[in-house]
Order: sequence, then structure tokens, then C-alpha cells
Amino acid sequence: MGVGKTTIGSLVAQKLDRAFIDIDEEIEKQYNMSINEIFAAHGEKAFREIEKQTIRSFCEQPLKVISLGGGAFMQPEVREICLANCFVIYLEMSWEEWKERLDLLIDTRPVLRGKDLKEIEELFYKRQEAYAINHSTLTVGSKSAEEAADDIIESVKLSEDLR
Ligand SMILES: Nc1ncnc2c1ncn2[C@@H]1O[C@H](COP(=O)(O)OP(=O)(O)OP(=O)(O)O)[C@@H](O)[C@H]1O
Ligand SMILES: O=C(O)C1=C[C@@H](O)[C@@H](O)[C@H](O)C1
Ligand SMILES: [Mg+2]
Repeated sequence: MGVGKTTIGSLVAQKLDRAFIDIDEEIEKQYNMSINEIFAAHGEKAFREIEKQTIRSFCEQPLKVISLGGGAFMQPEVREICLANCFVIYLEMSWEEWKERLDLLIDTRPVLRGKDLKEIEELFYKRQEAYAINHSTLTVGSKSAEEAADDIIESVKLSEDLR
């Protein structure tokens, strides 16, 4: 969550001249509500179901750069759909670096609401096991979004060359 998938993914799409799809944004358009409002009105379970369906519909279309929401990969079916149809890149950050970003995220990521720092740290580490299942890992660290986007393009080109 909040590692920069939307920011960096949109740059990758621009640089590769591909369509960019942000799954959270697509869900917000379908409901005409913000993610916060969807969680409040329908609950997380309903959000996860629509998230899975939305991911399925876009992942089966080729030639797109797709940014998932932060918790999407926790669903085994989402992992299966993405790994079978897409080149899946995990953007990784250390806890020490990521927690400095919390102020930017706290108001717009409802899963953080009501949690103290210890609980957020537990969630951060709990998610890493699922995120580790991917085709390529990029450590974002202190890289700018531009640098991270360029690194992703290099890694995609390398994987194409190796095919
Ligand atoms: N490389 C970067 N360096 C510094 N700040 C960044 C970087 N990438 C993104 N940000 C900032 O971090 C915040 C979260 O970014 P973004 O929304 O792209 O994350 P995300 O991974 O898409 O989040 P989510 O998991 O909720 O979809 C934004 O305020 C964004 O401007
Ligand atoms: O990390 C998460 O569980 C989430 C991240 C956001 O991208 C949104 O998908 C939503 O706020 C849930
Ligand atoms: Mg995002």
C-alpha cells in the first residue's frame, strides 16, 4: 500500500505508450464514490469482491499497464489471475522507509483507520509473504518515481530479451 504503484505505473504507461488502468480508480468510477465511501457504505468484503472482478476483466486484456490496490494481492484468486495473464512487478520498500510515508496515506486508506503504529507494522509484514509471489521485484527505496519507472522498463525489456 502506498509504495507508488499508481504514480509509477502511470509513468511506465506513458513511457511505453500503453494504456494505464488503476484498479482503485476503476472501482471508484463504477460506484461513483471514493474508496473511503465504498468501505463505509458497503464494507471491505464487498470491496474485495468487486476488486477481484475488476482485476479479472482488465488482466485478461493485453498491452496495458495495470496498477492494483494495495491489498489486492492478498486474495489467492487475484494472484492466480495476475500471474497467469500479466508480468507482475512487486514494488518493495523497507518498513523504515515506508512508515515515513504514512502521513500521506492515513486519510485515504481505510484499512489503516483505527490502527496504531504497531498494528500497521504487523499488517506491513503480514502482507510481504503474498507480495513475494511475483515475476520481478523492484526495490523503490529512495528512488524518485521517474527512476523507478525507468528501472521497471529495463526489467520488462530484460525479461522480453530472455524469452
Ligand atoms: N518514488 C516516490 N517518492 C516519493 N513519494 C512517492 C513516490 N511514489 C509515490 N509517492 C507518493 O506516495 C503516495 C502514495 O503513492 P501512490 O498513490 O502512487 O501509491 P500506491 O502504491 O498506488 O497506493 P495504493 O496501494 O493505495 O494503491 C503519494 O502521495 C505519492 O505522491
Ligand atoms: O492496502 C489496501 O488494502 C488498500 C489499498 C488501496 O489501494 C485501496 O485498494 C484500498 O484502500 C485498500
Ligand atoms: Mg494506487
